[in-house]
Amino acid sequence: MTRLSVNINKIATLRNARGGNTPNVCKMATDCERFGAEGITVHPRPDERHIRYQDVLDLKKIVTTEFNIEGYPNKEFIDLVLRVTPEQVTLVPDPPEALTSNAGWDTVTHKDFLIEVISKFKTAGIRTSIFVDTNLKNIEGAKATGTDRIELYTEPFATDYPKNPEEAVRPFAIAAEKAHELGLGINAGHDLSLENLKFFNENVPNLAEVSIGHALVADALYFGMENTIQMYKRQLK
Ligand SMILES: CC(=O)[C@@H](O)[C@H](O)COP(=O)(O)O
Ligand SMILES: NCC(=O)COP(=O)(O)O
Repeated sequence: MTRLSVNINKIATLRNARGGNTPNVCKMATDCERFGAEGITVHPRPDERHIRYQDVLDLKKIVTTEFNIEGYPNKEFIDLVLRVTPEQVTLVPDPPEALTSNAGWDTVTHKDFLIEVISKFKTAGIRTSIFVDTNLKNIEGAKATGTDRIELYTEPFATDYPKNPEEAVRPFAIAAEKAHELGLGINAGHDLSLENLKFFNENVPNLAEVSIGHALVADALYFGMENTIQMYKRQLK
């Protein structure tokens, strides 16, 4: 069964809007786990617009499921991840000013950089994943970096799904087959939702984990966090 990691960035966005500690990011992480989340994902950005570096240190003390830290591997990020030693780090090629993640790595051009960074994390015993699109050159390139897993960047799937679900998912199924054949684990995320998740999961082979934040937190406004997590998990059965 595909595991659900809940991305709590948007909980921190809400907290930061008032400068206090409501909602409490650590309490929410613990509650998400209690409600069935199999992992907690955060994506600290250089401007700390949502998750702050201190949140990551605090979360390390209380997360009991898989802790997944995503981000661009600049020096501050690398130092933070090596200090925290989460179960998984996901490398994303976002420039600092990016509104949100909007591309996967060009694993051919950035091969040497990725090899160097990934080896640091693996030496520290941290599982590595890199954010990639479905271009098979980037999947093969990912293998050459030594990463344990890839995370498929699913925004193009989410955009195209309402027009033609089969067409939207095809490149992801092919990319996942290739990754599996190469011995890479497969995660996926970005803009997955209650609308598109079941179809994605049923059509993409060997999916280990999805990380979902924006749509899940928005759904929780209507259904409550406990119900929402259970609803997402049902899509993954
Ligand atoms: C890598 C990925 O797709 C997500 O982590 C996404 O970057 C969420 O980040 P924001 O919450 O800042 O949009
Ligand atoms: N890795 C993707 C993620 O953590 C959440 O992305 P989104 O659901 O907020 O688009």
